[in-house]
Amino acid sequence: MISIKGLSKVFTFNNKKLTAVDNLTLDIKEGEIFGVIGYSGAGKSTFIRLLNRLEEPTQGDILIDKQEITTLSANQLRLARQDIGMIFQHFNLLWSRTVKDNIAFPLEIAGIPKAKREERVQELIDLVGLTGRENAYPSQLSGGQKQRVGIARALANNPKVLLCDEATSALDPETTNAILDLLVDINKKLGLTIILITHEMHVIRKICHQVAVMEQGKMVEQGNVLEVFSNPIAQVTKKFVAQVMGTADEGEDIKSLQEMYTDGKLIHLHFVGESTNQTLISQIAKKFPIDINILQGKITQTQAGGYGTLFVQMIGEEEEINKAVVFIRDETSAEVEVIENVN
Ligand SMILES: Nc1ncnc2c1ncn2[C@@H]1O[C@H](COP(=O)(O)OP(=O)(O)OP(=O)(O)O)[C@@H](O)[C@H]1O
Repeated sequence: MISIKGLSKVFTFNNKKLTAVDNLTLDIKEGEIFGVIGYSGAGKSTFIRLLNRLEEPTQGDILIDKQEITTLSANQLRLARQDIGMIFQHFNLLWSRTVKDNIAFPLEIAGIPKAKREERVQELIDLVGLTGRENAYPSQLSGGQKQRVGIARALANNPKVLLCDEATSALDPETTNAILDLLVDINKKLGLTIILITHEMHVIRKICHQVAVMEQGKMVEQGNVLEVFSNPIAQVTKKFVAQVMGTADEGEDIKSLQEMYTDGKLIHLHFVGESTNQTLISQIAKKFPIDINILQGKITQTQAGGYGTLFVQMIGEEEEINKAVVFIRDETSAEVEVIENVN
């Protein structure tokens, strides 16, 4: 669907050159939610703005739905942009226009007749959950409602791709979740390909299928979200994963658990994907005459399934505990590690 090759952007100011986007090559599949994460200054905004040429690339190719974006004339680009919707951190609404007139704006530019426009606007208002607010002005709306208007406006011309530039960064956590749910809903209903940039791993965890990590203009790591969560390689990726999993100092956690729980065995369980859906703990409790004490853990959901770790203490006959560990290792998809045998 989208194929980017050797994409670079060099800014020149005060006779100095700054490479904001440095030779990026990546592919994005149709219907995918693709997240790019990085700290401030990594080049995320520049990258996403290159895709619809709000920023002109210095070098490289951008193929969107078989169309080479970098060589389009101004007129061709205007048409191509109807297939590439965009939403922004600060919404970029027209303050003197009502909700419905903001959403109608791109339809007016595309020359859609009034009756058809009104029908489409109502459809979009219903889709984004703003029914009843048609005649409100942006200043009368909450942040979440403003972003809903932004989303409806971006979808007005039935784009194939939606670019989201830090779309939830100005919103509180609850509103962020509601907007992210709406994006997933739209992705599923319309099969829309979504590319988003963010500095929050929570956003990636909650809605993305694929993630790329950006640092100093380069993509330093890329993969499906579960893979990257399970096995972050770059230092910057490890920091982002720790943002949602709190695993930055697991070594310290293990040490203090060992000191606090000295009976039986301390077990570290690691779940990836489907395995979190299994009723693992209750199965073990039923099958083996041991007690299981849940000590610490975090399991979180991604678009591809759950991911997480759990520390438990197993108390009982050593032979039974060993059988339980073998059962988890051989019969389930969870990974199991015995931290310490105190007995
Ligand atoms: N128009 C411009 N002229 C010169 N330098 C720019 C311009 N736009 C961005 N930069 C520089 O390019 C680098 C990348 O900026 P960019 O805004 O793309 O990063 P970002 O990851 O989106 O960060 P933030 O989230 O803070 O916006 C930064 O060093 C920035 O100062």
